[in-house]
Amino acid sequence: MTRIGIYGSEGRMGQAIVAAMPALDAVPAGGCDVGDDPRQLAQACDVLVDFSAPAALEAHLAAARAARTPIVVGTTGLGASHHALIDAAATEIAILQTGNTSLGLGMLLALVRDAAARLGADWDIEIAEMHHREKVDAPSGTALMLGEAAASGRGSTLAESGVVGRAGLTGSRARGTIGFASMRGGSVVGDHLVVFAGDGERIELVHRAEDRAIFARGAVRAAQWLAGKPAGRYTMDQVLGL
Ligand SMILES: NC(=O)C1=CN([C@@H]2O[C@H](COP(=O)(O)OP(=O)(O)OC[C@H]3O[C@@H](n4cnc5c(N)ncnc54)[C@H](OP(=O)(O)O)[C@@H]3O)[C@@H](O)[C@H]2O)C=CC1
Ligand SMILES: O=C(O)C1=N[C@H](C(=O)O)C[C@H](O)C1
Repeated sequence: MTRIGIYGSEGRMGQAIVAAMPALDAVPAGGCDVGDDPRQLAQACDVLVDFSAPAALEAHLAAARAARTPIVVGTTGLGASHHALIDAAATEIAILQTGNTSLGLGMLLALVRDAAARLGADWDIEIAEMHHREKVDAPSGTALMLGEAAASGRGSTLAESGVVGRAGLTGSRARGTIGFASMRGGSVVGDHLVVFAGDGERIELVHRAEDRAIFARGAVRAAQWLAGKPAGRYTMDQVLGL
C-alpha cells in the first residue's frame, strides 16, 4: 500500500486523487494546503504529489528534499525558474514533472511529434485549448507540452517558434511558428486541439478529458512508479511505457 502525501489536497485535483486511491492500492498520507507546514507531510509518506500553485513549488521541493521523499509535480503555470528548481532537486530525490498525467495525452504527444516531423514546415501548426472558468494559467501546461512535442518533431524548440495569442495588426503568419489560443468557460475539464494546416487541407488531432479521474489515476500510478526510485528527473512516458 503506497502512502501518498498531497500538496493541494483540498483542490479539484487533490480531491480527485483521494477518490482514485482505493482502487489503486494507495492510501492518502495526509494533505497540505495554504498555511500548512509542507515538511510534516513530506516526512509522513512514501511519495508526494503536488497539484497546488507555482508559488508553493519552492517550499514543497525543499520539504521533499529534506525528507528525501520522491515527488510528482503536476502543477502548471511553471516558468524557467521553477524548472531550474526541479532540476536542482532532481540531483537529490526522484522527481516527475508533467502538465498532464492522462494516458491519452501521452499518446497524443507521440502522434504530434511524429506528424510534425513527417509533415515538415510547409504545414502550419496551431494549438487551441479550452478549460473551466476557474483555471488560472494560460496556455495550459498540456498545450505547452504539445507545442514542445511539435517543435521537437521539427528539430526546433518552443522558445524559438512559439506565438502565444494574436491581436491587432499582427502581419501574416511567420513560417515555422507554432501558435496558441486559450478559451475559458463553464466546467470544461480539459480539451486540446492540434491543427496541422496545409494548402487546401487540414489534419486535426484532439484530446478531450471528460473527467478529472483520468488525471487522478495517472497521478497515483506515477507516484507509485516513482516511490523508491533513485534521484533523477523522470517523465510520464516512462510511467506509461510509451
Ligand atoms: N498535471 C495534470 O495532469 C493536471 C494538472 N493540473 C494542475 O494542478 C494545479 C491544481 O489544479 P486544481 O486542483 O484544479 O486547482 P484548485 O485551485 O482546485 O486547487 C489548488 C489547491 O492548491 C492549494 N494551494 C494554492 N496555493 C497554495 C500555496 N501557495 N501553498 C499551498 N497550497 C496552495 C489550494 O489551497 P487552498 O484551497 O487553501 O487555497 C488548493 O487546495 C493547477 O496548476 C492545474 O493546472 C490540473 C489537472 C491535471
Ligand atoms: O487546470 C486544469 O484543470 C488542468 N490543467 C492541466 C493543464 O494546464 O494542462 C491539465 C488539464 O488540462 C487540466
